[in-house]
Amino acid sequence: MEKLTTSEQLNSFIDSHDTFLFDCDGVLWEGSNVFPNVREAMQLLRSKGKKIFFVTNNSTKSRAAYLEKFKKVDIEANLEEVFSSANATAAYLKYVVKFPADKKVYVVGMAGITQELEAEGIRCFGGLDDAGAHDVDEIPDDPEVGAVVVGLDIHINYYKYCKAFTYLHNDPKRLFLLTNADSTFPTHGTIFPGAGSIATPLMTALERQPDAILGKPRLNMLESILAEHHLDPKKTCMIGDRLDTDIDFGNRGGLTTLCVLTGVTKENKLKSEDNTIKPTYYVDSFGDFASLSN
Ligand SMILES: O=C(O)[C@H](O)[C@H](O)COP(=O)(O)O
Ligand SMILES: [Mg+2]
Repeated sequence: MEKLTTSEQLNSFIDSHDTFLFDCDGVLWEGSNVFPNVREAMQLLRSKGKKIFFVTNNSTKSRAAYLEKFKKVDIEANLEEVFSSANATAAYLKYVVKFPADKKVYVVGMAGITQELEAEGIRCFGGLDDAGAHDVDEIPDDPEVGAVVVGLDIHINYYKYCKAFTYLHNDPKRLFLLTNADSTFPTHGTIFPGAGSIATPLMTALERQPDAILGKPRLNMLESILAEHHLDPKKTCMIGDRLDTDIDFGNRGGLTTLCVLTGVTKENKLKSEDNTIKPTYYVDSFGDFASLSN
């Protein structure tokens, strides 16, 4: 594990890779605040003809909505470069599970999940529709429910938990899927509970683990990107801020990995004895690359 600090180190890192996979929260931005010099560093990679992909576990937005965000914060991106745990979950239901057309998905999460499921032709309900407080007196079972999907939900409430619990408790054959299991995510100058912490109360109440967790470190998104774009893993780097998702994902996928210290991982944690997930390299911020000449 080597810290990149000098321009020689930074240059040689960039020159030894053709493709860069970027995590978003904690690497590019916190909320809508892009970290200093990140835009310029992204521009440098583009000017060097590097391939760029965005691989986020954040399922709150669809890929199209992410594209809007990239435009709004003035970071160049196009749709086929964006991969999210919401789309990975929708693709899993469609192509792996072959989710039946007469069934529907109850969503504990936000528009990113419902929009990506609908884009794959999968019927769903819940999501933002259940954001307001509701009376838990009336939560009937629904025989059409075939799965419950859980992701980061900043409008979580007891009613949603009771509905998701009812469907999975009444028929354990129904699929229980998480878009991702991040325990926290960087926001508002601190860290808040992430998707994994939204799902834990359900897992406790049901005494059940999810049937699948579709985001990083699971390799399905990486396999899609490598196959679709004929990439060489040895010339590809995963840049992330979370060890147990981004860096584990890149390491197990045979990529070089670069951990940045602008997100959930701080240097003392990275270097601590009990850390078993080590990146190839680490750097204070991805913005540090902006100082390089073209
Ligand atoms: O679900 C979560 O906890 C957050 O969306 C998490 O931060 C994932 O975002 P990423 O760092 O993968 O962009
Ligand atoms: Mg992150």
